[in-house]
Order: sequence, then C-alpha cells, then structure tokens
Amino acid sequence: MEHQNMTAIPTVDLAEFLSNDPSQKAAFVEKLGKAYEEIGFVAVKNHGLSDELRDLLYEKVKAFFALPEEVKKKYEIPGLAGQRGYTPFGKEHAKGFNKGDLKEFWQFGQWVTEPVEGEVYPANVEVTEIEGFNEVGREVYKTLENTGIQILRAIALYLGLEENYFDRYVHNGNSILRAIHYPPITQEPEDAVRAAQHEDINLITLLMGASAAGLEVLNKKGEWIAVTALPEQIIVNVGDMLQRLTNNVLRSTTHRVVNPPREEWHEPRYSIPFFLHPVSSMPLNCLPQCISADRPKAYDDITAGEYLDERLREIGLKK
Ligand SMILES: O=C(O)CCC(=O)C(=O)O
Ligand SMILES: [Fe+2]
Repeated sequence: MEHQNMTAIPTVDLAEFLSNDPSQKAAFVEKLGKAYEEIGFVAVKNHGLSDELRDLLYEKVKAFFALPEEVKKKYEIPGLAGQRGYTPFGKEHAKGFNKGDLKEFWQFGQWVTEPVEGEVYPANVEVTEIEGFNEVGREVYKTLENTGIQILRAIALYLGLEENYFDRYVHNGNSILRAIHYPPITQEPEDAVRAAQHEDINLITLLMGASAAGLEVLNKKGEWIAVTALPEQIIVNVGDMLQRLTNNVLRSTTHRVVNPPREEWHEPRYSIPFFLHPVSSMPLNCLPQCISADRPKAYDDITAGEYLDERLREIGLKK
C-alpha cells in the first residue's frame, strides 16, 4: 500500500512518471489528475530537490530575515510590486481582505541569459550581506522549475494535450521563488493571520516543507484540513491560472496559514513556495477539451500577463 500521510492529501511518486514503464507513467498521470480534480493538492516524493539544498536555502533565508530592518528595507525596490527583493511585514493582504498578513518575504524571479520575447524581467536583487544567498536561491529556483515542468507534462497528458504542451510557455517563464518569514507573534493579532485564506495566482505551486505547522486547505465539504509534508515530500497544488485554463476541471483550492496556539507564539515560521508562472503571452483561454454542455465556458479569454496584473493590484502589491 502507498504509505499514507497524516493529511488527507493524496501522495504521488514522481519517479513513476519519470520511469520508462508506460503503465507506471499512466498510473501517475491518473492519480495526479484525479487528485487535482478532487482537492487540488498532492504531496510528491522523488521531486529532485535534495535535503542539503533545501536546508542550505533555509539557512540563507533565516540569516537574511535576521538582518536589521533598515538593511532589509534597502532591498525593497520601488516600482517592482514586490516581484524581486524584499517586501516588509504586513504589506501584502489576501484578495478581499484589508488586514495585512503577518509576514515579510523575499522574491527571486527568472534568470535569463537571452532576451525573452514580450518580457522585460527585472534583474534579481543581490544581497551583499549573506554569502551565497543569490547562488543558492538560483539553484533551488532552477531545480523546482524543472520539477514543475515534469508535473505539467503529466497534467498535459491527463487533459488530453500533447505531453510538451506547457513546455514552451514555461521555458523562461515568469516564475517566482518566495521565501516567507512569519515572525513570532508578540501581541494579540485580533483578526490578522499569518496568511489569510486565498488561492494562488499561478499555474502550479511547489512548496517545500515549512519550519512549522499552520498550512490548511479547504476541502469540498468546507472543512479546513491541516497539511504537513513528510520530510521527503513537497506539496504541489493547482493555482488559478490552471483552474482558469481548464475551465474549473482542475481545482485551485483555497488555503491559509493559521496562527499557532498562544504557547507557540514565540516561534517564527519560515516557508518557501515556488510559484510556477508561464510567460506573459500565454493565453489562459479555456481549453476546448474542458468545455462541454455540462461545463459551459466559465471565463473570458485573457493572457497570463494581463491576469497577473489584475491580481497583483487586488493583493496590494501593485498600484
Ligand atoms: O507559508 C505557507 O506554507 C504557504 C504560503 C502561501 O500559501 C502563499 O504564499 O501563497
Ligand atoms: Fe498560497
């Protein structure tokens, strides 16, 4: 039997998809697709990110957030909507909320060596105080980008598309690696939470194990389910862009990060999601194979770039 996580999140083994055995590959596609129709989240093992590299990134990220506020503030770059560098505590709020989340974060974007048609990617911001910060960030970014491409290949097969359908859109795409610090809670937070309930904007999100509990997802029955990855797993969930492209066949599930009980207020939480985005020119028009009499087209046509712009305004990052 597949070993069970403590959560209600299905688990899959990426090694099955990467094997040369067609029946294993097909079984992976089926399991992943069904999970994304049902709950929108899976825990994945054999994802390609080593424990050493993950631990090294956490070490760098913790050192960064421990820097004095005035040092961190110099990495908040005006005009970039937080898409590169530092965003201070309380600035971002979930769509539809006006209380800021109880977090500060850092974002790495794409590293390109050649111009990408239709894109002007801002350069990544170099942290000079912490040796290796940018190099380690880049290595994790490239590793998770590759893992994400494999997952999208499985999704493409599940949807009846050619396996490489997403490749051209995610090659040199606008993905973001976001390192988040939720500091210790020092006063009654009232109705502010570490991360208010939301759906991710992008195609899929890859989330390596966080330093503490708190992540919850909303299942179809309306119950909040705690999610914890085993040490060898990462969580991979569907975002709104993929939900939109699939005309709601695949589900971008609502999730949040709750505040810990008072006894654990002194403990910070660190978490590092990778938001896999396509290039801005990718059409998110509902796929014809996802439209039927029972499932009429639910969204207007839009490109990924236009959609991202709309969403960044709604969460207070873009003016
Ligand atoms: O901190 C986490 O575990 C998840 C954060 C999250 O959902 C997000 O930043 O979109
Ligand atoms: Fe999220």
